[in-house]
Amino acid sequence: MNNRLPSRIVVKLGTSVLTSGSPRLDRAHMVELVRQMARLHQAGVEIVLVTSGAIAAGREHLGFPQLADSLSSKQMLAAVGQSQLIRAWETLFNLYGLHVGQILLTRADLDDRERYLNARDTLHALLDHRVIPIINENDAVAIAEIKVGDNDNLSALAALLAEADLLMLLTDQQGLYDADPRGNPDAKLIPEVHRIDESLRALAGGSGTNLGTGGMATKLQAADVANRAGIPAVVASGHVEGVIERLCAGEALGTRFVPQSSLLDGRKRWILAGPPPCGALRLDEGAVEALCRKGSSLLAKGVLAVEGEFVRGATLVLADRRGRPVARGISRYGAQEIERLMGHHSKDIEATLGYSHGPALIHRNDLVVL
Ligand SMILES: Nc1ncnc2c1ncn2[C@@H]1O[C@H](COP(=O)(O)OP(=O)(O)O)[C@@H](O)[C@H]1O
Ligand SMILES: N[C@@H](CCC(=O)OP(=O)(O)O)C(=O)O
Repeated sequence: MNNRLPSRIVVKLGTSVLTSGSPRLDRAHMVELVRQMARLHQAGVEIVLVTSGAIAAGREHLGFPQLADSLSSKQMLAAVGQSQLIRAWETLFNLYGLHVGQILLTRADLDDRERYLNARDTLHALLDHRVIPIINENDAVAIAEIKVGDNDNLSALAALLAEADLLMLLTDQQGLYDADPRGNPDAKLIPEVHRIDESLRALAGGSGTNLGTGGMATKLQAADVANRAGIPAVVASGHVEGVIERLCAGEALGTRFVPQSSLLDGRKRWILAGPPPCGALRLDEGAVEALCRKGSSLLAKGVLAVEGEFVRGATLVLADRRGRPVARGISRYGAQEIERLMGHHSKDIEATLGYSHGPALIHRNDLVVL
């Protein structure tokens, strides 16, 4: 156990924790979670709460109506439930003399760098004023195309926005098991993960209930995003006594995901958190080596193939010859331009296109190695 408390944490509470498996918000348990967060806050830990449960709270508040399984029903429930949910949190945090501020986000708020910076400023202003930011997806207006889609991924993005030093994903299981414990009573808990790869992803299934979204699969994605930005993550049970405080104290509970890289700077964090990739480039061994080992920019010489239609400024996945992603970056050239430049030396750009946006297709400041 280490005794140094983290300075800023993101706590994500799944519907499974907030309802304790029932169809209603478990307010008694919410008080207990708030008590822990208030004590940590008192000890100097800044807290960002990512809360699920709006849809469940909406169902409860309207007396469990029979509704079509449609987007508009869910949006209606989220609109009703979100105000119930924030009211419940506000009442509970107020008991400890703490104020809360609500931030409802969608993917679109993070894709655009300007909007991303605005959201980041609001979050930091709340923290500076010792207010607890409470984040959820803006389900009442968001449609699939502009949604993050699940609060696990949303909480990882919140951890990047907040520059947190720990992400806690609290759920109804003790952590990540080597099989879904719902159908596999012999499944074993994995206490620590140093690398999130395909074999690990294969262990993580979807949600075991119709209230949760994404199950363990989206928790792994979230841990992966946080770790790539250099932020440790942990998946643990939200029902273990004192779990938030114990995790902050470094106790070995649940599954810890240990980052391999150090904290990324702001622009690189946005590249990870922000726009989904619009295309991909396949690179030869020399280019992969230059990007991953030497921290170089990507030059046209090392590009083997262009995938997708994209314009200058698009986020791209950079993959090796076999298609394995090695980096992500923002392109200074569009797909059609790269088609013409690939394989050529940088000094030929001007002669080939008649203009140049610089010698690198992707500058190293716009590149995150995965
Ligand atoms: N390998 C695994 N280890 C642990 N839980 C798993 C695994 N695969 C799938 N799950 C399921 O993920 C569920 C938790 O995710 P979810 O239902 O989305 O909860 P939450 O509301 O907390 O986000 C668990 O109840 C479990 O059934
Ligand atoms: N935004 C939704 C929750 C989405 C979600 O990811 O739920 P969960 O898997 O329970 O964390 C809501 O408030 O109901």
